[in-house]
Parts: sequence; C-alpha cells; structure tokens
Amino acid sequence: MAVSDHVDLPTFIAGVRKRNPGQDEFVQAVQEVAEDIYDFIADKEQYHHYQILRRIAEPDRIVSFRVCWEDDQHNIRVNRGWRVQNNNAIGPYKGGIRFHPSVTESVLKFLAFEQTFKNALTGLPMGGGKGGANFNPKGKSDHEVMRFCQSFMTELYRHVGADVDVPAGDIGVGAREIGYMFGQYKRITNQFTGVLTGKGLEYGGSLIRTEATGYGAVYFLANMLKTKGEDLTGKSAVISGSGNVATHAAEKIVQLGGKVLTLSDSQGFIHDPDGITQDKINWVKAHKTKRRGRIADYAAEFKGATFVEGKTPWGVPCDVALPCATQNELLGDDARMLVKNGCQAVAEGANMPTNLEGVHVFKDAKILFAPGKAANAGGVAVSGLEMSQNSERRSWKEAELQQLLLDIMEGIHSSCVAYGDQGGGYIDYVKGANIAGFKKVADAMLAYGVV
Ligand SMILES: NC(=O)C1=CN([C@@H]2O[C@H](COP(=O)(O)OP(=O)(O)OC[C@H]3O[C@@H](n4cnc5c(N)ncnc54)[C@H](O)[C@@H]3O)[C@@H](O)[C@H]2O)C=CC1
Ligand SMILES: O=C(O)CCC(=O)C(=O)O
Repeated sequence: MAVSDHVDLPTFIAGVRKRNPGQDEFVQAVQEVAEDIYDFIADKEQYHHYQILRRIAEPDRIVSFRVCWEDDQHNIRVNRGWRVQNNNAIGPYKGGIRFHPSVTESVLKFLAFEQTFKNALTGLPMGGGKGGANFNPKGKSDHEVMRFCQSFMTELYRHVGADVDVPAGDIGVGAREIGYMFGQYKRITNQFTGVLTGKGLEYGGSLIRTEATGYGAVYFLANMLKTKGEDLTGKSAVISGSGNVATHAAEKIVQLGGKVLTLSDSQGFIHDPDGITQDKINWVKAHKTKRRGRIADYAAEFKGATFVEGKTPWGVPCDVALPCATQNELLGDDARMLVKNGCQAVAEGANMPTNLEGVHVFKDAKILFAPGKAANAGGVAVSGLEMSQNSERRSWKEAELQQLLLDIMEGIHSSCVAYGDQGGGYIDYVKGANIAGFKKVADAMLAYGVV
C-alpha cells in the first residue's frame, strides 16, 4: 500500500494547504468537497488506491500569461491572465472567464475545481476549467475592453479549441467581451468553430444561454420547495448581485409569483419593500449592461426603495435567499441571521458564495440549501447545448431549449436527492451534489488507469 493511501481528512486537507500556499479559496473549495467524499469512499478501495480525490484537486495544467494592452491615453498597461484546466476526464475543459481585480490563481483554481463537479452533474460531456485576468472592466471604454480582450485571446487561442477547452463568460465577461474574444480567435486561426459559448445569436450563440444560470437556479429552488409541498407563490426573496445571474434569477422568481426585495453590488444593496417588478428588473439590466452604472442609482429611480451602503442584504427577512454575486459573500453570522428570520431555502446562484461556516450553519439548521455546483449549473448546461448546436451547425428552438433546461435542473436535483437523502425528510444537497459529481468523474478516471 502506498504511503499516502488512507490518510485521514485533516491530514489530507493539511497536505492540500501545504501544496497550495496562500490559496485560501482553493483550499476552502477542496475541503468542502472532501468532507463529503471522505465518507463516501471510506469503503471503496479503488478510489483510494488510484488517489482520485488527490488527482482531481491537482489541476491538469495552469497557463499563466502577460496581457499587454494600450489604454485610451496611450499608456501601456500590463495585466496577468490565466487558464486553469482542471480535469477533462468526461469531456473538453469547460468553464467561464472572469475579469475582475480580485482574480488570482487561487480564485480560478477553486472555480475550475468546482466546475469539474458541476459539469459532471449536468449529465453533459464537459470537463472543468476556468480562466480570467485581474483586469477591471469598470470605467474602461469599449475600445479599451476590446483591446484587452484581443490581447488576452492572442495568448489564450493556443490553449483552447472546440474539442479542447471551451471558455465562456463569468463576472465581468458578458456578450461584449465574448464577441471581442471570438472575433480575435477567428482572426488568428481563420476558423469558425464553437471555441467559446455565450456567443451572440448572429454568430453561433444559443437561445436562453443569457437567462439560463439565473432561471436554472430558481428551477432548482422550486424543485427543493416541492419536496416540502411548497412553491414560490407569494414567497419573498432576497437576492445579492445585480449582474447576469442575479437579474435573471429575479426575473424567474417574479414569473413564478414570488416577490424580490433586494439586489446588490460591491458598494451595497438596495431594498425595495414594494418588490422589484419586471419593469424594474429591465431597468437594472440596462443600467448594468448598457449604462454600466451602480445599483445605488436604483434608489433614486424608484420611490420607496433604499440603498444601504457597504452592507450585504442577508439581514432583510425573507422566505428564500439567492446569493448571486461572488464567493464568500455570505458568512456564518449572515447564515445565522437568515435562519433566525425564518428563511426556508437558500440556492447559490454564485460560485461558493457561502463560506464554510455558513454552510455548516445551514446544514445544522437542516434548511433547504443548494450549493452553487448544483443550483447554478443551468448556465454551463445551456453552454453544453450551445456546443452541440455548433457541432451540428444548427440552432435549436427556444421551446426545446427551455424544456431541456428544466429537465437538466430536475435531473441534478434528483442526483442530489439520490446521494444526499439523510432520512427523516432531510436532504443534504451539498453532500448529494459532491458525491454525484465526484462519482462520474472518478469512474471515468478509473477507466483510464493512471494518467
Ligand atoms: N454567468 C454565468 O453564466 C454564471 C455565473 N456564475 C457565478 O455567478 C456569480 C455572478 O456572475 P455573473 O452574474 O455572471 O457576473 P456579472 O459580472 O454579470 O455580475 C456580477 C455581480 O456581482 C457583483 N459583485 C462582484 N463582486 C462583488 C463583491 N465583492 N461584493 C458584492 N457584489 C459583487 C457585481 O456588482 C455584479 O452585480 C459569480 O460567482 C459567477 O461565477 C455561476 C454560473 C454561471
Ligand atoms: O457556460 C460556461 O461554460 C461557464 C459557466 C461558468 O463559468 C460557471 O458555471 O461558473
């Protein structure tokens, strides 16, 4: 037996921490998964012998590169870009690109690790990857963003491809940035292939990709509520973020009869006790994606709403909560406050928005709690469908895609129940998602032997 076989959980985590110094987000993500996987593999010798968890927690490769560009004042600017290719056991690497000043290798490694399990849960053949740069698109002109994206792709193009690694959007990367990057890839390679998803409909994008993450998260939430004989009608919802995921989650909550009370950005949150209606959501979408403004402006635009500076919205009493902004935005005390105020269900639209302490609070309280890798998988699922459409050189109809999204989210919910049912009516969705995602990737890795 190899020396490192069967180390206990604390020793395993200590090893991850030692091998990844200063990478707290990555260690956090691995720990959350390992806590569940350790129980699951306790009596499964093969997974130990082949060091499956240890191997998934070591990215296949990480590419780091200089991104040099010229701003509108002709200053030369230098940023750092990365692509983390975590695991391609079940399909080409797949996962978004994030442009935000907080991007580090640790953040991208945690995101690529999570993506590996999430993509497996969708049932589609996609491995896990993530990329990005410490570039802040806020306050930049369209031309500056274009020059940055072109420079980023000038390096990235040699590491990606329709059957190799297919990036998409994430924080700070939406339709505009995908367009600039796809155009540059096409120019350099002289190939029109499905190398990115989230593309515009004119050039190979899929219907409902834009809406899919937020809508999918609400479908997952509705599936959880259904296990208690409930639905979203009349339920109040607290949502963080005001970008792609948050606005589409809000839209679907409203469509299903709920009332959305909050949205936020990194400066604070707005509270609208009258409810954030579809018209108001449309205003937020335009404000964020066209005028590129701040959520604080909502309070000046709509009577009765207030802006609370420097705070997150978790203290506002609600029936359901959807953290849809960024990692570690919902901490232990926030979780305790939500539980105390009677929140019944939390669905993570963002990736790892709840810290480990918060996760434990929700688990201990036994409320319905869906981790991001399950709840926000609708986006990458429709990206997978975009890849299929690109391969066929066809565009599927909206009704078909809507149905597929509903089916995929229901399938993920069922997988979580299958592996997370703790008896007595309690489903540990974190455990269910971790085990179901792990098992698929692990079994593919076993089939390949030691590679
Ligand atoms: N776009 C997609 O399809 C998917 C996104 N996600 C995750 O959802 C989350 C949001 O992504 P998108 O909506 O796509 O990005 P986005 O760029 O459209 O919006 C991000 C939102 O988060 C807010 N934000 C960023 N940093 C913040 C901070 N430190 N504190 C508070 N608010 C902050 C921004 O102001 C903005 O409202 C991220 O965690 C992302 O990884 C997950 C699955 C798919
Ligand atoms: O659609 C994709 O490939 C990216 C989605 C993503 O980045 C995520 O699920 O976090």
